[in-house]
Amino acid sequence: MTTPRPIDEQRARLRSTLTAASRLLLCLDFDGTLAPIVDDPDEAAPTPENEAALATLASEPTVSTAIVSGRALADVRSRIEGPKTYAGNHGLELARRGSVAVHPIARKRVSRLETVYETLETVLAPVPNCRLENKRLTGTVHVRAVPSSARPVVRRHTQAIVDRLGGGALEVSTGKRIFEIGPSIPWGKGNAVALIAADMPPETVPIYIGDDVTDESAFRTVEHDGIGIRVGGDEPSAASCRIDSPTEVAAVLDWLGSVGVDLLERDVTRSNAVDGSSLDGGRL
Ligand SMILES: O=P(O)(O)OC[C@H]1O[C@H](O[C@H]2O[C@H](CO)[C@@H](O)[C@H](O)[C@H]2O)[C@H](O)[C@@H](O)[C@@H]1O
Repeated sequence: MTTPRPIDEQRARLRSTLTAASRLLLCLDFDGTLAPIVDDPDEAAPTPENEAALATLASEPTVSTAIVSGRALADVRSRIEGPKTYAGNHGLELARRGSVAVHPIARKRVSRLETVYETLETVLAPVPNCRLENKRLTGTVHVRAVPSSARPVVRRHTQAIVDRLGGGALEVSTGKRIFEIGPSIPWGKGNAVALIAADMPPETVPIYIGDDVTDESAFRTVEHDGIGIRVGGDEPSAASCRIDSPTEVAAVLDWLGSVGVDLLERDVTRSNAVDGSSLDGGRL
């Protein structure tokens, strides 16, 4: 983990990475990246700018796009259109090449998770504004609108119930004002991104943009050959670049759709002769 650098400081590397490739795989997180964070998870929606810029990129022949979300697959698919590939439930379900794959161990643990979920519904019912999101393969306890004094209680109850009923097969992790309950298996967004990248032709550069802790494994996956872009502050991250907000995501997508796709078309042998100053074509 290092301190991600503002993307404007990394533009020469971004340009040379794209120039050395012939295709781009662009993977995007949803909440906090394409969609600003809001109190009610049902109300989350991509900004119109992000939606339009993603649609443009998704229509580019040299670009493959994918959404990689903690939401259930069907849910995130209903919120943003364009990409051919979607991963839901932090990579436990993956829609690509016309079919949907579900992690087999996660599938086996659905009934145990359902028991935990039903118990939590009862136990947490008295907590003001606490809400549960049933994503079948995982579940989310939302505490964003819960009074801050009550959040530790929610956390304790959640952990205790998962310990008691999960039988070691389930675990609790944290996200932005949420507690996530899922199967205790070493699988996450990074594994899903690796599978998606394996479908790509040679000379494809991966870029991943995300904002939360579960995006870190995806940053680790892409940073081998490509670039991770974290949406947020300068906290340590496996991503090498950062931008401040979903508003800036649109600027990155616009740049990739204009300057970026042109760079992909440059002959690799010319890339060594290219310097950043001769490639200005927009902010970044
Ligand atoms: O991987 P993501 O696509 O970023 O999904 C992560 C979680 O996002 C959602 O929760 C977050 O966004 C909500 C709406 O802005 C916000 O109210 C909540 O506090 C955030 O944690 C989603 O509801 C979860 O299921 C996802 O796991």
